[in-house]
Amino acid sequence: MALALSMGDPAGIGPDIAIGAWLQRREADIAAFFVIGDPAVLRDRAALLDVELPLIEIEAAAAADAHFAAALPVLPVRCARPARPGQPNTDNASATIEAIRQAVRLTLTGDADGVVTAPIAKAVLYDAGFLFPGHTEFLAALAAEHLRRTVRPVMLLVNSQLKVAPVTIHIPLKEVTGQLTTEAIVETGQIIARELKARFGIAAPRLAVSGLNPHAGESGALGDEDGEIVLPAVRQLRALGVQAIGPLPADTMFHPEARASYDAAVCMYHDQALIPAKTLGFHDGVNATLGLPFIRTSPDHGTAFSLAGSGDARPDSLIAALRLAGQMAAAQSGRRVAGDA
Ligand SMILES: NC(=O)c1ccc[n+]([C@@H]2O[C@H](COP(=O)([O-])OP(=O)(O)OC[C@H]3O[C@@H](n4cnc5c(N)ncnc54)[C@H](O)[C@@H]3O)[C@@H](O)[C@H]2O)c1
Ligand SMILES: N[C@H](C(=O)O)[C@H](O)COP(=O)(O)O
Repeated sequence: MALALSMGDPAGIGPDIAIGAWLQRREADIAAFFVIGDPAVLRDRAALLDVELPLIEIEAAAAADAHFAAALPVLPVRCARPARPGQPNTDNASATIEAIRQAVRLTLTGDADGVVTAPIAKAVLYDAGFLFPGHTEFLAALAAEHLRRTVRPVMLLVNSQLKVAPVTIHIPLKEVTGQLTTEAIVETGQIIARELKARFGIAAPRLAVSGLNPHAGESGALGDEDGEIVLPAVRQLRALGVQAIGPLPADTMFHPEARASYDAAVCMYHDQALIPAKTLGFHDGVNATLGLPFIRTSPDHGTAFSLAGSGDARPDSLIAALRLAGQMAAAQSGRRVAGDA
């Protein structure tokens, strides 16, 4: 079997890094993958980058593994318009979305090992009527359809220095206080603790939970949420058997000695979690969605339109995402896949 890689925005660096990852497949020791996307876009991008790319169009995911060593397998989802590097076109949004849908469908049917997504530009998809803030929420909706229940997705950023997840995800900062609840923190903490055990082999995960306000509220002088929302969540997590500490002041929980005291940090909003993650490990960073009935990883960067077709887009983060997805698939099935050291 192989991992399903959705092509992302065809005008972004998704095609560049997919080609780069395939070219480095041997030394990077990554599991086999196939791209779900437009073969013409990949051929054009390879020509622009001046690299020789053997590419094979496949009709079914099952064919990917056999071809991967010799050619980049592509399950075609064709764009409506030619993709121009750096110039996103909303007419191609439906192909971008369809590639994600197919990756999820094939993983849920057991035809692929997991979903790896190349970056999308959210605003381009919103212009085409996409109703979700990002992949994370779209994948949760697809999972909910499959499971017939609501699904809370957890956006875990992983690099060699840190694992960290925000409780609230893609929402405006002014809405964070209204949407942050004790229940959301507890559910997020439970999902992280469960999946650190199951997918990352951490037998007794230790979580560090941040506060919301400066200095975790300074005993209420700088905000009530730390004491009224976060502290009860930490207590509930402990009562549920999860090793959790907090609320911790967010500004002092990411230095090396602090990081050594926990396995994952739980933060209250997007930038509180993603700034330390992307600062400590941008090019080896992976965005993994937990809480889903399938594996999903992604590079931690975006579409970087100005780099598309330039040769300057590094495939490292995608390689890390493919490697982590391969390791998760191996942990799930008990078999060894490439990248599982
Ligand atoms: N997984 C995803 O789908 C995902 C993740 C983050 C951002 N985005 C989207 O991407 C778009 C652009 O976002 P942004 O500009 O904030 O972030 P970005 O990650 O695209 O770019 C940030 C900076 O990092 C550089 N960079 C990014 N990837 C690189 C790579 N592989 N090699 C070398 N340099 C790289 C860029 O040139 C830029 O200077 C937005 O629409 C955002 O929503 C998508
Ligand atoms: N918040 C993520 C980041 O900045 O890396 C990014 O927007 C990707 O999110 P999705 O995987 O939900 O598209």
